[in-house]
Amino acid sequence: MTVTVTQPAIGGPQLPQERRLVTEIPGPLSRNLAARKDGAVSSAVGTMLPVYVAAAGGGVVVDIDGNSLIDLGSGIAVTTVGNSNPRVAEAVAAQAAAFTHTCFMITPYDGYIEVAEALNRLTPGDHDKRTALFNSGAEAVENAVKIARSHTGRQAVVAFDHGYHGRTNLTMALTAKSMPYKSGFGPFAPEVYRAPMSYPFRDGGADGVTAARRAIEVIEKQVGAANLAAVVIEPIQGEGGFVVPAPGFLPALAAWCTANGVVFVADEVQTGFARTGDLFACEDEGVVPDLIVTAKGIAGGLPLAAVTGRAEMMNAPHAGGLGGTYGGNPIACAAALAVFESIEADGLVDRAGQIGATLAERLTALQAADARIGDVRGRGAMMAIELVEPGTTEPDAALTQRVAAAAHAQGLVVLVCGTWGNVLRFLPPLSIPDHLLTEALDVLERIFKDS
Ligand SMILES: Cc1ncc(COP(=O)(O)O)c(CNCCCC(=O)O)c1O
Repeated sequence: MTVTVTQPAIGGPQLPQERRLVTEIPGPLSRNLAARKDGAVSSAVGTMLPVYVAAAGGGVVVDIDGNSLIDLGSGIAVTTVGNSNPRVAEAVAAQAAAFTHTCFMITPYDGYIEVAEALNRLTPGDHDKRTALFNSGAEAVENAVKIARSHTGRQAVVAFDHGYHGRTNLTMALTAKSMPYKSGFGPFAPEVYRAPMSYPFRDGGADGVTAARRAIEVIEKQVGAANLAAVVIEPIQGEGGFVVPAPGFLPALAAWCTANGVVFVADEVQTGFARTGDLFACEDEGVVPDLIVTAKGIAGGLPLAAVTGRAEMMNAPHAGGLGGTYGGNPIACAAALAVFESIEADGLVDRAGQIGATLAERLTALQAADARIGDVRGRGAMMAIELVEPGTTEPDAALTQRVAAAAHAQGLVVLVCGTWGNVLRFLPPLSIPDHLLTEALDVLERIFKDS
């Protein structure tokens, strides 16, 4: 069946910034492509909302049926500076016209070095740093663990309840939730242990230092500091449910790591690059990680990831011990440099704070009117609501799915997460205009009223 797909429009902020529904969602052309997907793509690769995209930019995603949806997902916190951001699009086109790949390990190029210098400058801490570039968050987390093991000579790694770090073998071991990420894919990498997370909505509201003491107790008794290479933690947990640890938790954990020669690895794949209202989420409490893992928002949609950290740690592996064919691809590096420029020039850290204030105000008002919203949490343009049986902490995943489905049908691209699948998360691009954010929240309000 030949499907006539409308020519891709030109994306970016000049797209009409409107919610426009001209067919049901998904429309007929998308449904045809979904049928083709079934005959061509592994069924294991899911699609949350099978609308096939023609263009995107500002705060919208336009599908091939001509519908314009409000983007509250940013492709899972990736197009933070806006889809087809003009600076990024121009840099990518220019680099692609020069050379697309030579492999930095073979014949290097300045873009990789410029990105590394920028990350060394921009990430928390004024110590001497080095950077290594990779292609995905999981690959970067894997390499952060390699670096920590090389530096310490130890093997054990600790991750946290509700943590998410990727879909490779080691990162599956670090990830907490079994389905869909781990089930049936074992055995997993050894020497990975799990500690309790500070989850104020579910742990009785323990203060951060108390929660850290509880985690450290588990680590000391079940692993032993002398055996521990690294602690890997998301400053705000993403896939696990936008869990914001109680103030004091991260600083106490980081201090314990320093006191015990354990490498503190901040996984900022989802929180990095202005997403939370700071350039990096660690800054909120002045935490300076030994290693910081970044990806997603780093390159405006181009696949790029990085480990940045203390020079003595990053230089610990033997020469040739880190690498890979595509790591630091020149086009992705050009995109990243354009992203860093956009964040600075377009004041996107402050913009994330403004978006966060709007989300917090509206979601808190929604919670006051609906007891099924158990918690409102997050920071900046990384906010979420956790849905529960009224007056309890009993997760309500079914309600979450109903609300998400209704939102999709009404032209909102909104994502679900959480260990129990009961967290609705908001990750709009920082390029979203205020009127679209407001309209999206108005639609959500009506959905809760009708659900
Ligand atoms: C904190 C944190 N660390 C690591 C990763 C992994 O990053 P990759 O680029 O997806 O490998 C993520 C990716 N999160 C979205 C995964 C979506 C899915 O696969 O279903 C993350 O959020």
